[in-house]
Order: sequence, then C-alpha cells, then structure tokens
Amino acid sequence: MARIEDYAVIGDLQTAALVGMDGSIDWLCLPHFDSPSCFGALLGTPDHGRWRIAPVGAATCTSRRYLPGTLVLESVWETDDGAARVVDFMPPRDSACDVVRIVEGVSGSVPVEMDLALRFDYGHVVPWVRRREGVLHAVAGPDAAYVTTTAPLVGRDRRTVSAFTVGPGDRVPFVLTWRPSHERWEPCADAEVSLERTLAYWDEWSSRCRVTGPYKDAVDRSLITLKALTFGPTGGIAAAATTSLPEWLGGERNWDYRYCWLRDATLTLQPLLAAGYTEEAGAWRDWLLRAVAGDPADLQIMYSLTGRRRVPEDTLHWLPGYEASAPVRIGNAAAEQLQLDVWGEVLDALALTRNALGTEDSWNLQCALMDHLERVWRQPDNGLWEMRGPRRHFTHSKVMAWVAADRMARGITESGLEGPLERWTAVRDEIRADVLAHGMDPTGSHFVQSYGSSELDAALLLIPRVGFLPYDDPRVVATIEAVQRELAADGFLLRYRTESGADGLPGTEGVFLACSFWLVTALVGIGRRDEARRLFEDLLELRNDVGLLSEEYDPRLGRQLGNTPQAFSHFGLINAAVALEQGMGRSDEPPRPPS
Ligand SMILES: OC[C@H]1O[C@H](O[C@H]2O[C@H](CO)[C@@H](O)[C@H](O)[C@H]2O)[C@H](O)[C@@H](O)[C@@H]1O
Repeated sequence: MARIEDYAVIGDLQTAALVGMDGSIDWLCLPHFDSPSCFGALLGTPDHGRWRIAPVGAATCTSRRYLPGTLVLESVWETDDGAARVVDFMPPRDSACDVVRIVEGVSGSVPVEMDLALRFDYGHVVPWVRRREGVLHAVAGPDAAYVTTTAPLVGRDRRTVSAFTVGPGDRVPFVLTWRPSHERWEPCADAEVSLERTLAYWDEWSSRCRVTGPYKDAVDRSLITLKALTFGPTGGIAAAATTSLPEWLGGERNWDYRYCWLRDATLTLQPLLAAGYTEEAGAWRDWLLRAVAGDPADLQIMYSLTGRRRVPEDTLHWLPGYEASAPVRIGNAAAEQLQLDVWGEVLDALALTRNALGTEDSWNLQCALMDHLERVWRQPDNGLWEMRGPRRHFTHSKVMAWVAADRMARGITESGLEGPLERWTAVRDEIRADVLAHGMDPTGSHFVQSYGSSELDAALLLIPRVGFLPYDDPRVVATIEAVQRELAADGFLLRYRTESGADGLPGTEGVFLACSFWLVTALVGIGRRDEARRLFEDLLELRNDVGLLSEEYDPRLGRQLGNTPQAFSHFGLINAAVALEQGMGRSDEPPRPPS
C-alpha cells in the first residue's frame, strides 16, 4: 500500500479523490466528501475499489506536480519505451460529478494499462456493469457511474481493464461520471473542454491571492488545499478529505474527519481573509450562522458539511484499515462532546468577519451564545483534543472562554453594538482570574494542560496569539519554553504526552504538525526568529512532493500519519509563514498576507 505522503488530492469542491504515485485513485467518496466511497482501497485492498492508470510494468511515476495555481495534477512517467503524462482533475461541480484522466504520449511508444474496480458503499457493493453505445454503465443501489473513453474496455474478474499505446501527441481521455442511479444517463462532458474549464476556474481563483514573499509557493498550495476542502454549496470546510488514516501505524486512533469542525473552520478563516478571499470567508460565516441557529445550549463542536447535527460514529468491519490500522470509523462521536474553546473560536471568528467584511447581522445570536457560555464556562470539558477520558478543566478551554467574553465586550466598546457590557466585562475578568489561579504549575511560572495537572499541552502556545497575555509576559515565555522542553520529539512537537493516559485511548501518536507550526509562531512572538525560521523550514520538508500535509508525522519512520490533506496543518503553515514575514498580529485583526 502507498504511503500517506504518496497521495495527491484532486477535487470538485464537493468531494475529493486521492491519487497515488502509482497512478491509482485509492479514495473517492461520491457524491460528497462524507458519502460512502466508491474507491476505498486506501483503507483495504484494491478489491475495495480503485482506478489505476499507468504504463505497463511501471511502479510509480517519475515526477509529478500541480499545474501552477491549480488543483490539476500532472504525473510524468519515464519508461524504457518512452515518456507519457497523465493529467488528473475533477472539474468544479456543476450538474455532474466527473473525474477526468487524460493520458498523453510525450516520446517513444508507451504501452499503458488501466484497471478500474468500482466498489460502492465503502468497498462492499460490486455494481452491475454493462456497455451501452460505447459507454460503461455501472449501477448498484442509489449509485451509478459512467465511463467514457476512446480506449478499448474489457470486463475481467469483476473489474474493467484497458490496454493501449500512446505516442507523441496522442491524448487518450477517460471520464468517470457519477449520478444518482434513478436519473437518466446523459452524455459525459468532453475531457478537453473540462480541462480548459477547470484550469480557468483555478487560474481565476489563484489570481485573487494577495500573498507574496519567500514562502509564497507553500502558502499558495496550502490555500488551494483549504479551498479544495471547502464544500461549495454551503461554505462548510471539511477538516480533511479522509477517514481513519491512523495517528499511529497499526493503532486504533483512527477518526473520520470529513466533517466541519467549528474550531478548524474558524481557524481556516484567518488565512483565507489574510490572503484576500473574502467571498469564502463570507460563505463560511453564513454556514456557521445557519448551523448554530437555534438554542445556544445545542451548539455542537462539529456538524456535517451541510450543517446536519447527527454524525453517529460507526465502524466498518469489512475494511481492514490502512496498513491494518483498525477500526475504520465513519461518523464521529466527538460531535456530542463539550469543548468550551469552540465558543471562543466562533465569537472570535464573527468579530473577525465583522471587522473584515464590514457587516454584522448576527449580534443577537452571538449574545445568546455568550449568555449560554456565561452559565457553563465553569464546567469541565473534553478540550480541543477531544479527549475521551473524564472531563477536566482544560486551561486552553478556559482561555478561549475568556476570548469569547473579551470579543463580546469589545463588540460593544469598539463596534458600538448593544449589550450588557458590565456583566460581560466581569465574566471576562473572572475567567482570567480563574485561569491565573488554577491553570499554572504550583510555582506560578508556566501554564499547564488542566487545572491541578503538571502536564504540558501545545495548545498553551495559543495563549498570546489570542491576546490573553502578551508575548513578553514571563509566564508566556516560560510556557513556550516548557512546552518546547517537554513535548519536543525529533525536532517537532507532540500535542501532549499520551503516556499520561489522559486522553482515555490506548497507544500513542506522531508529532502533531499544526502544533509544530504554532511553535514557529510562538518563537517569532518571543523574538527567537532564527530558530523559528529553521523549524518552519524543517516543517516544509515534511510536505509531500506536491506540497500536502496530513495531520501528524512519525519522525522514526519519516512518514506522514493521520487524515490527509488536513486543514489544521495547512492553516498552521500559512499562519506561521505570515508570522515569519510580518511578526505577530493580534488575533482580532485579520493578519496581512506576507509581503
Ligand atoms: O485524537 C483524538 C481526537 O482526534 C480527532 O480530533 C482531532 O481532529 C479534529 C479535526 O481536525 C480537531 O478539531 C481536534 O482538535 C483534534 O483533536 C477526532 O475527531 C476525535 O474524535 C478524537 O477524539
């Protein structure tokens, strides 16, 4: 099975596919990110669905890249017979959902093979396949897939295969279109027309980016990746494109990230605004308001990409898991947790969009959320790491509750909005006093993970970023140094020590990439800029050949771990690049793009 970093992503802003260096699409959920997969080999075997196109006898491509500023992937294969290119993409969704693969001969005469195994419903439904007027029809239950190509297609062992040869200038297209099975088949889009349309879409999108500076390429790729994780129809942002890629190979820390976490999505907002993508920021704000509408007591920490509340967790027993990392889970029980930081992130994000977009149409909702937080902030919670052990008083959660009260009080004093200023100021001060009294080690020198604990937590690095204390406060400096000392692993950072058993889960995990980027930002904040730049550049080296990051990394094996591509890691990268280029911005001002 391919390594996680062997995968590139293509997508149509409603779902995404992972393309391996071996030319195989091993992951694709249709029609949406959180739908069942039709290619699920990533979490099992080729018989759980995959689509491979590659020169005969070649194991992996020689090189690959995204066409600049786009999500169109070009893989180059150099073989003894000559060279060929495969261009893979998904046109931004209109009525149909297409995956397009164009094989192009470059030199010599290259024999190519194609192997297609469609397996609906996460790899266990084999469709009924027929040929009609030269088009392959594959139907099962609610799903239908159609394949058009100029290449010969042959059915073999419940798969469809093809063999053909390309010479210089030859272009052999394959278009796979998904539709609900009850709808009539309609001719598939022309591959070349779709390519032009897709390139034009991404060119226009990228042309709006205001980012410049030495890390522009990395930042651009991260922004395109965040855009690829955005569910176009609603503006919701998926935490990652996959489920159950393990946080440790062979372990059981395997979760479904194909949902919209309020935390991840609001943090994504900052780099989008910084780079000039106000439309996306507005769409996200509107998604948020629809999703959280209703009783503030019912605020969830995550929703489906359409805003649905129920995302029940289940396991798929027929899938063995990525490199035997089981169970494979769909849905996520974290949706039912109490994570107090989310109030802070949501109210901070709405303050940000108020200032950046110049509109405020949700103040009543914000007031209702704050009123609720006022009643619950003293409760223990599961924290931002969604710990499944007993609830505790996480210092980061309380700090974010302070952020909520602070942004609401400032909505009144700085934006002239109406509200109980004295009450919210008093709540803000009370939370602050509580954190300073209980969230520090017994000597009062640095912050700790939770009240009464001696553990460190990388989330504490965010304390100055949200404005709770300034970077030059000795307690902040000591916390950054303690986190670095206690959580460093092979030059990067763990989010916390799993050995304490505090997260209620067996096993361990890799270094957490977002936290390692937070350390870059924190080091810039305390003036250790050279060290920050070195760490940042080491982190850039962990990206795969096309600039993608998953959630974690195993320094022993030199391999990426966890779901991919992950928004958390990519916005960490962008914020760190901004910090390195400009120094620290306050969290309530949209950071300016690197110049
Ligand atoms: O490892 C424990 C938890 O891992 C997931 O949560 C993590 O991913 C979320 C989405 O990126 C992020 O918001 C959160 O802060 C991370 O800890 C998983 O979804 C949880 O169910 C799991 O308990």
